[in-house]
Amino acid sequence: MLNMGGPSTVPETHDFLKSLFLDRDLMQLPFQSLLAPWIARRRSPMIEQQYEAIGGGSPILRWTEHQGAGMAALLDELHPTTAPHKAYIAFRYARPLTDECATRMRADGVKRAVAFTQYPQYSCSTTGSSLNELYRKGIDGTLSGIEWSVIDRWGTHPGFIEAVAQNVERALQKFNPSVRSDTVLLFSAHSLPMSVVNRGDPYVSEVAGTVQAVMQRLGYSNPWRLVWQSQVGPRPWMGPKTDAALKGLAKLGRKRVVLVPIAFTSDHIETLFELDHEYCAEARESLGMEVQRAESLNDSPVFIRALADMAAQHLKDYSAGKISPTSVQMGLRCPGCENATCGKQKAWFAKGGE
Ligand SMILES: C=CC1=C(C)c2cc3[nH]c(cc4nc(cc5[nH]c(cc1n2)c(C)c5CCC(=O)O)C(CCC(=O)O)=C4C)c(C)c3C=C
Ligand SMILES: [Fe+2]
Ligand SMILES: [Fe+2]
Repeated sequence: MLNMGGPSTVPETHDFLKSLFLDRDLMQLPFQSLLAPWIARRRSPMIEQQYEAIGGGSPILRWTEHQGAGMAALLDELHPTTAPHKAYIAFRYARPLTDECATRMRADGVKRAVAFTQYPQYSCSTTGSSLNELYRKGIDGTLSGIEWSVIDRWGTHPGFIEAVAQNVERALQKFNPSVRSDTVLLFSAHSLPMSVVNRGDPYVSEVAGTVQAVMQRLGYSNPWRLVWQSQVGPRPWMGPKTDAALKGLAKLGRKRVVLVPIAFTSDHIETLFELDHEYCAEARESLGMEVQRAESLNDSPVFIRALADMAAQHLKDYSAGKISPTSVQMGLRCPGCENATCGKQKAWFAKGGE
C-alpha cells in the first residue's frame, strides 16, 4: 500500500518535511540537498502546531493499517487461489518507509507483490514518486526477487464512488430537508503547481472524473464545484482555492455547503486542520455559513470492501493472463516529462520488476 504517510507523532514532523522537500520527483529546488533541510527546519514549528491541534500526529498510519488488514482478510475469501494475502505499507516520507517495508517483506519471504497505490487519482508527484522509489529499491537489491504488478489508479471504481457518495449523503442529512437540495457540494482536492499540470500530469482530470462519477451516483441531486486546497509557496497552483470559493459562494448568497475531501482516503492535516479548523470555522463564524464536512473514508466498510474488490479483480485478471503487470495508461509518460526515472520505472514495472 503506497502513500505519502505523515508524522505519527509531533516530533517526527521535521523528518517528514525534510524527506518531502528532498523528493526530486515531487519538486525540484536549486541546491535541493541544502535548501530542503533549511525549509524543513523553518516550516516545522508551524506544521508541528497543526499536528498538535489535530491530536498529536497524523492518523494515516493507523487508518492504512486498518484498511490493509480488512482488505487482506476479505481478499482471502474473494481470491483464495493466491491466499494468504498480507498488506504491507510503504510510505514515501514517514515510517514505515520503503526500506522498512522491504525488510518485512524479505523476512516473510515474499515472492509476489502488487504495488497498490492508495492515491485514487494518478499524479507523477504522488503515485509516480512512490513507484520511482520502489523501482530504485528494486534495482539496488533492497527489494529484489519479487514479481511485481501495479494498481496505479482507481478514481472511478464503483466501490470507491459508493463509499464517497454515502459520506456525502450522511453530511447532507444534517441539513434541514427544506434546504437540502440547494446545498452546494464543494469537492476539495490538494492542488497541484501549474507547472506540473501543464506538463500533462493526469491528476487534475482524474479528480474531475471522480467528481463526475460521484455526482452521477447521487443523481445530480445538488449543485457542485471542484476546488483546490493546500497550495504551498509563491508559484501559481491549480485553482480556484477552497477558501476563496467559500467566500465567493457566501457573497452570492449560497451559504449552505458540504465540503467533500476527494483525493485522499483518510484524515490528515488538510481535512482535520485546514478544512475543519480553518475553513469551516471561518465560514461559520465570519461568513455566516452552514457548513458540514463529509467524513474521510477512514474505516468505511464500503471502502475497505472496494479495496479488496480492486485487488481481487487485479489478481484474477493477472493470473488468467488477461492483463499486464501495469495498466496501458501507466505506460504513457507526461508529454512534458523530463524526469528520466519515470521512463525507467515504467519499463521496469512493465516487465514485472526485472
Ligand atoms: C493526493 C494529493 C496530493 C497531491 C497531488 C500533492 C502534491 C504536492 N504537494 C506538494 C507539497 C506539499 N504537500 C504537503 C503535504 C501534503 N500533501 C498531500 C497530498 C498531496 N500532495 C497531503 C495529504 C499532505 C498532508 C499530509 C498530512 O499528514 O496531513 C506538504 C507539507 C505540509 C506543508 O508544509 O504545508 C508540502 C510542502 C507539492 C509541491 C505537490 C506537487 C508537486
Ligand atoms: Fe502535498
Ligand atoms: Fe512524470
